[in-house]
Amino acid sequence: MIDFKENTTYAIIEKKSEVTPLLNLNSIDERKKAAGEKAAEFIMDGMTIGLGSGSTVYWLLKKLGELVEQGLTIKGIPTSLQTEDWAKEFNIPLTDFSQVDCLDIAIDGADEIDNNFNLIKGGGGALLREKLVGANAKKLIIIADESKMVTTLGGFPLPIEVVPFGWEVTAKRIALLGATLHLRKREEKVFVTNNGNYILDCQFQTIPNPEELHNQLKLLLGVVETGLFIGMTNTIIIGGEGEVKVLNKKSENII
Ligand SMILES: O=C(CO)[C@H](O)[C@H](O)COP(=O)(O)O
Repeated sequence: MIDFKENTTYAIIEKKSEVTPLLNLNSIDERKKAAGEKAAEFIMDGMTIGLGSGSTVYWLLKKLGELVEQGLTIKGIPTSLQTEDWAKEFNIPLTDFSQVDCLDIAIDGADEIDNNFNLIKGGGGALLREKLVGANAKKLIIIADESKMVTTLGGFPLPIEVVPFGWEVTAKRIALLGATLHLRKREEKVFVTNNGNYILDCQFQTIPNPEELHNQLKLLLGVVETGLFIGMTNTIIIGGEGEVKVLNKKSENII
C-alpha cells in the first residue's frame, strides 16, 4: 500500500490535496461510499456530468439523487445500462451526446491506479463508454477504495474490448505481446458489452509502460479499446482506513 503523505509523486501544486478524517471506514464498501459521496462535493448547479460505472459510482449516484431532490439541477450521461438504471432509480435527469458536446465533469471508478494516476478500468465491462465519456469531459475524477492503489499496473488483468468476429485470432495476437488471457464469461455464457462486443481479460506480468502497451494493442485488428486510461485524470478520491483523501497530481506545466 502506498503512503500518500510521504510519496513525492503526489506533490501538490495545482490545488492542495485534502485529507478528511472519518470514523468507521472499516469495510471496502464503507470506503467506496465515502469516496463516492465526497465526489458529489465537486458537482455544481447546472453541470452536465459523465456518470461512470461500478459499485463506487453507485454511492455517488445515490448522493446525487438526494441533492437533486433538494433542488440541484444537473444532467448526466451514463456509461453503462446499469448506471442508467441506477440514475433513473435516483431521479437523476439524463442526456446524451446528441445534446451535449462536452461534459463539465466525469466521475468514475477504477480497478487499478498507479503512481502517475494511470488506470486500469473495465472490470465491469464498461470501458469503451467510460473512455468516451472521460475523454469528452473537462475533468475526470476517479473514486476508489485504497486497495486500488498500486505502484505499477498489471496485477488486475487488463480488460480489452474486441469485436466478436474472429475474437480467437485477435486473442492470439494479444497473447504474442506477452499476455495470458481468457474470454470473459458470466454464468458460463460469453459476456457481451453494452456495445455488443466481447472482453478479453489479459494478464501481463506487469505493465511498466502502459502507454506503449496501449499503442501496441490499438494497432491490432479486432481490438476496439483497451482498459488502459493514460493521462486522463489529475484528481483521485480515495477512501482509506478512517479517512478519505482527495489527491491532485503534480502538474508538469507548472514550475
Ligand atoms: O471500470 C469499471 C467498470 O468498467 C469500474 O469503474 C471499475 O471496475 C471499478 O468498479 P468498482 O467501483 O465496483 O470497484
